[in-house]
Amino acid sequence: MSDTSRPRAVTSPVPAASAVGFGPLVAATLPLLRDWLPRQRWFAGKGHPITAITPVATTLLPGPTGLARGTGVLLHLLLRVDQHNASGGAPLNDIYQLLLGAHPDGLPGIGSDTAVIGRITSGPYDGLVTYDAAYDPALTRRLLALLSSPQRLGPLRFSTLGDRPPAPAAGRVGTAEQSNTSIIYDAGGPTDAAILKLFRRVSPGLNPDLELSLALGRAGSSRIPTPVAWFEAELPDAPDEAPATLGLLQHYMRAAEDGWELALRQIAMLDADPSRVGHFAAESFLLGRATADVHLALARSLPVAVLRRAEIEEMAEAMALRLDAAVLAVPQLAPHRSALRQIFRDLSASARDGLRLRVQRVHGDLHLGQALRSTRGWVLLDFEGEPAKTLEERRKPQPAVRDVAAMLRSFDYAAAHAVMAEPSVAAAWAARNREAFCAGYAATGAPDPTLDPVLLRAFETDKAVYEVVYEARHRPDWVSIPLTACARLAASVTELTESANGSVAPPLSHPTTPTIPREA
Ligand SMILES: Nc1ncnc2c1ncn2[C@@H]1O[C@H](COP(=O)(O)OP(=O)(O)O)[C@@H](O)[C@H]1O
Ligand SMILES: O=P(O)(O)O[C@H]1O[C@H](CO)[C@@H](O[C@H]2O[C@H](CO)[C@@H](O)[C@H](O)[C@H]2O)[C@H](O)[C@H]1O
Repeated sequence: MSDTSRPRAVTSPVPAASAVGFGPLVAATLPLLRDWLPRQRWFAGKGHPITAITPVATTLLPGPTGLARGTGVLLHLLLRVDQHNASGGAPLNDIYQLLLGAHPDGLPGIGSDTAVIGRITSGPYDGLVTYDAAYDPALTRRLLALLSSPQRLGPLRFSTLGDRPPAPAAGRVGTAEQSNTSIIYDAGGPTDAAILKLFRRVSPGLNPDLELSLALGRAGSSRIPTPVAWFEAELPDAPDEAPATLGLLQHYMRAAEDGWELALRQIAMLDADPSRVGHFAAESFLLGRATADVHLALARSLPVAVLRRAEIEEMAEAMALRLDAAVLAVPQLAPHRSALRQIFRDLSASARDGLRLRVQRVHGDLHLGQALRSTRGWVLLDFEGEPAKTLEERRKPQPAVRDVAAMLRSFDYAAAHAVMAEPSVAAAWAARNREAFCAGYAATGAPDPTLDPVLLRAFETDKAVYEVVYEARHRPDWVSIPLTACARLAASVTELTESANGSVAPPLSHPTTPTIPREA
């Protein structure tokens, strides 16, 4: 069927793109974005009034751009969003990535209300509906096509790895709760299936998710999904800086399940059968081993250093400052402030007693949802680090124990999130899995994280404090989970400090090694 014989979906006359260009389309969309952006999970500036939205780069992604033919337009936008800082700090001016779709009929066949930005009501594009084109399979197919060979398109630069370009496919947005947006292309065979993570808040410089995936790929690690391609842009405001990473295409592990879902399923069975309390421990042991494998590969591939007394004291002080900022943001934390500060002082005291810390590149935001159990074992995802931190902070070498502590928090989260008839069974489940994870970690020859409980507890506290703020901002119903953890950590202070004053702090008890299943 020729284009002219297609049934026309157009109800209002729309101009030929060549006649007016897409500037007016973008300009007419900007006011609609003021309401729409703060409703997106990935928008980092929630709660701060938007003062301006300015396009910093607009690129038409090639394809059958035919508004009049009902095929839709796909624009790649980088938008600078200026915001008044409602907390009194410096104004915010972040850059966000948006795939802007426009269609006379809205978003046909896509069941996502949040994707619709709004209808334009004046000017040359009057009547068009604009939307987040990540949700439009026909349009995201164009982005995948661009990722199949190295090329440039305006400010966008596409790079590929390996010799097998992704097969053409329509995309769908993943359903996982996430800080960015992932588009899954899995209509073809399992080896072709790919997932494209579109980074939403972008800044100049290599995103650690891309950087570490490439480093681990080069190191031959099987602990990550194979990277396939990526794209980036030189930001016009920062011509001298490294390009901003915009998206990473990886092999999609279709049959894999994430650790959070697996853990919740296990916990759900405990009510009926509390004797299953140790059933997940073998998996946690393997997950500990996978985490250590990643750490060992990163330490071989990227720079490492050793922190001495002054630097460790500085690190402990930074933790205390983050705690103070968190207390201001979430006053329920205030009753625990002084005990939690003691935890960081204990770390400084260890530094004065001669503690030395090896630092290296780490995951930076490890939790059960970032681990996939595939037929070939556990793989880790999302090496982006904590979304609220600057790229520079996230790319700094850190003690590997930071990831261990974060995963220990995740076992606690899973246990606390599950509604259990008998909370002590959930607590026992968390304890068993935390211990098994550490045992698996140490079984690789990597340093046993339980041997320095002062260090581990400081990192766990730092993470729990971060989580209090994260939950208060994003999921207020969940804030009691990290708050309870902070209360527990605070309560442990006297006990551990007294014991440490006696001689050495008590190590966590080691599990009896669980039966280890085959990973692949
Ligand atoms: N390679 C992959 N294979 C299968 N599922 C994946 C893959 N990468 C990501 N996912 C799924 O997408 C979710 C979000 O990915 P993630 O990288 O954590 O995004 P974000 O940084 O936006 O939170 C993951 O929790 C996982 O369920
Ligand atoms: O996955 P992201 O990189 O976006 O990380 C952020 O969101 C996480 C939640 O999705 C959040 O993790 C917290 O909740 C998890 C359960 O949903 C839990 O397993 C983690 O232990 C807990 O920290 C993460 O902190 C945040 O940065």
